[in-house]
Amino acid sequence: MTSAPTQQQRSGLAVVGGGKIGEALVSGLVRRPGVAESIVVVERSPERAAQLVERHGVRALDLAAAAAECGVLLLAVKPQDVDALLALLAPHVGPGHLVVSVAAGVPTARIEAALPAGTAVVRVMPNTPALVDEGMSVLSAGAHATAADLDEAEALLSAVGQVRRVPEAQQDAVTALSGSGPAYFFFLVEAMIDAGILLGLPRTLAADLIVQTALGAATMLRDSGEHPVQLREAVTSPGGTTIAAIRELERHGVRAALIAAIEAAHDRSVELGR
Ligand SMILES: NC(=O)C1=CN([C@@H]2O[C@H](COP(=O)(O)OP(=O)(O)OC[C@H]3O[C@@H](n4cnc5c(N)ncnc54)[C@H](O)[C@@H]3O)[C@@H](O)[C@H]2O)C=CC1
Ligand SMILES: O=C(O)[C@@H]1CCC=N1
Repeated sequence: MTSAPTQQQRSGLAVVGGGKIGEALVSGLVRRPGVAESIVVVERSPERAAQLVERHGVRALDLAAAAAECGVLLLAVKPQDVDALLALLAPHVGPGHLVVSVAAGVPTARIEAALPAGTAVVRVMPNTPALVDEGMSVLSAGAHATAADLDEAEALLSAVGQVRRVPEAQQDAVTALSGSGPAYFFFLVEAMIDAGILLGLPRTLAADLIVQTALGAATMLRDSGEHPVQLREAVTSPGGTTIAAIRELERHGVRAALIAAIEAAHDRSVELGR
């Protein structure tokens, strides 16, 4: 057993699993001045580890060394790899550690059961806009996480965007909304650019028009204080172009499709947790 940092000494962050979301979080966190030196990555693939070291100026360590050095262990491996990782990690975790898991669906109880009794665990659902400091991270405390542990996790994630706290029972819904959410917007943007191509616009122009429109619409949603319905009505002139488009969206069941899609993501999150 590696000697773990004490709670008072807790410092240093190890990101275990440097894939898509691991890198998004690292890339955001290292932008804070003086932080890169205190972040290490633990990555199963040596090529990927080398890439992260090169891109972000962090250090790559093995799991035991990372646990000995770092008080916060952020687990960012696939849900299917969590149990194997916890078996490797358990001998190196002590009361001084805070374990933060971003694995979709995986309940804190399952993580706690695989680690020494009393280990503080916080479940988080982040999203990839953390890459540009516009992330949405949602936290839930495990059975042994204190208010100070939650504050520590919140401080970490607020460096890369907004943070909310929810009871763990809501995490599968959160995963379906904000965890997977960026993909739905990318999908819509991709389809809208294709529509521009169909109408004969050059691809780069179509992309510029749609991306700026998405940014403008998102900023209005955030800053105007108006409901999405009011904002949409303001674009929809009587007898005009927008209502012709909205009729087609409704005729093709886009609203129902989005609701069903998000429900499917929720159900998959529940399934991944079993
Ligand atoms: N991609 C996303 O937008 C989001 C992903 N998540 C969650 O984050 C986790 C990771 O997802 P992605 O980054 O998309 O997957 P990914 O497949 O891109 O990354 C996983 C990484 O973990 C590494 N890995 C696996 N086992 C390891 C071990 N024992 N030690 C060290 N490294 C190990 C793999 O080599 C890989 O680089 C998943 O549990 C997912 O549910 C959560 C929120 C958003
Ligand atoms: O697709 C997934 O399972 C992960 C979790 C949330 C976003 N990506």
